[in-house]
Amino acid sequence: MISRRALTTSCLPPTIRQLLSSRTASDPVQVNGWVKSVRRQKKVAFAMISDGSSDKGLQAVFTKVDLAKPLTNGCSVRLTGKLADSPGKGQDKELQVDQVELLGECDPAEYPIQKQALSVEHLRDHCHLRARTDEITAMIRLRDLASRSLCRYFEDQGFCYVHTPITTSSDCEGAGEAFRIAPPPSPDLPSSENPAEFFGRPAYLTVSSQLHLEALANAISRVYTLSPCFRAERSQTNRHLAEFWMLEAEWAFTRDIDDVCTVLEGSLRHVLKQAGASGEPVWTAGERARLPQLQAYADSDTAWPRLTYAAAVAELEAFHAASPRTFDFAPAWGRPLQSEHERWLAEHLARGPLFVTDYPAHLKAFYMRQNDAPGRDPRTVACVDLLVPGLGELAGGSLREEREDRLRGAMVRFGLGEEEYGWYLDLRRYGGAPHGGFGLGFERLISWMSGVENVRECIPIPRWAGRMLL
Ligand SMILES: NC(=O)C[C@H](N)C(=O)O
Repeated sequence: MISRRALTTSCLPPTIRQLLSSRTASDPVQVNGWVKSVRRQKKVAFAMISDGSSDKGLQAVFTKVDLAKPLTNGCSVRLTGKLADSPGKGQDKELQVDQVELLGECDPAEYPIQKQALSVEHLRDHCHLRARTDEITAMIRLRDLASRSLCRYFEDQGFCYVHTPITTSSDCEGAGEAFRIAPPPSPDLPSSENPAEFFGRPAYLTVSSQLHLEALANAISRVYTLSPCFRAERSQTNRHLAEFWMLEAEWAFTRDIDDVCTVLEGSLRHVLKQAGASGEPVWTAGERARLPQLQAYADSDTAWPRLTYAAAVAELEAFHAASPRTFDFAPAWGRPLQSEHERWLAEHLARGPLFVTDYPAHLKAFYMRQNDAPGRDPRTVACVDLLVPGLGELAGGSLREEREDRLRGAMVRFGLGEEEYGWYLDLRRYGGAPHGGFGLGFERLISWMSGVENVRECIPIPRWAGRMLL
């Protein structure tokens, strides 16, 4: 006989955030969390309890001082008591504790997350525990909010959220940064028969979902994904990770690079607005100070400025001629924009986000559409980089070359074989529509919004050259 029981829709106790937003009730409540600090006086003890759901945590008050005895920084507890209006400064409510259950002990002498300010390096060395700090908690919640609001924007624009493979046979950006995947040798086969390639051909971790998204956009019209990408980037900068997340959107029936700018700008304005207006605990006190600036970018009633690469280089050259000591690298047409140039353009020229379009083809990837309409410089491609103050490049996109003959020509110039990219040519051969899209570095977005300079602090568990702790 099977037994049936009443349907329960939720079995989870309320989080601290949920408790704090409820009216003060006289019924006893239970609070689960980790102890952030304990202060003991003669007749009363206080503990800050956090479960990561609210920026402040909850102050627990123990009038029976002995109840607080087992509490140490870092231990996990379940406290039962009454939620009451707090006479203390900086909090509306407090928990008057009647009962304490120690769930997990924590030796305060060994606990690496001490109350005093901890160095970034120390926290990187303990990245399995650093989510217990207010800064990392806020960042993780900002990632959550930013992903939800990006998804919302694309849903509203008629895009379909798709899932693309992480393993791939191609290096989309052609920068030689794709990690190769090596299968373990099969114990059942003699080594001479062990296939070197698990998939029957060389396989890599994806550097970008773009090429796969193009296949889907040429059937579903508007697609996007938010997924991890991997690049064997060896330089140690504050803008690069070996494993990072990218929001990539791709859509068909678009012919103008201005459309790519407009969709990208729309999605970012939406995220900035949502994050600025949200009461969610996604900002530390310092980060909140940035909100008026972010809000101004989101609310400005003119579109973010757009400038061609040629015009941007002319501006840089003029500035470089007048103040030759500002840049380490002299700007010139045909040379890549260095990050110092990108920042100058956004910070001094535009004083805000700036789209730079139409770069020389030789500086960009093989798939970008050649600018060969009358009046356009045929040495350039229809592409865009979005530059923002404090960071430089935040996103990049392009129209994709949909004309088979031009694409073949580009593949020859870039040394890409038809065997590998035959399927990509098929997308053009069989009703290929004009299309384009962009990729937005998700950690860079978080860095830009929060003002946290290094992207290593913009992802919960970072990986970079020489570092993978867990
Ligand atoms: N989807 C994109 O356009 C992003 C581009 N493939 C990049 O990695 O920069």
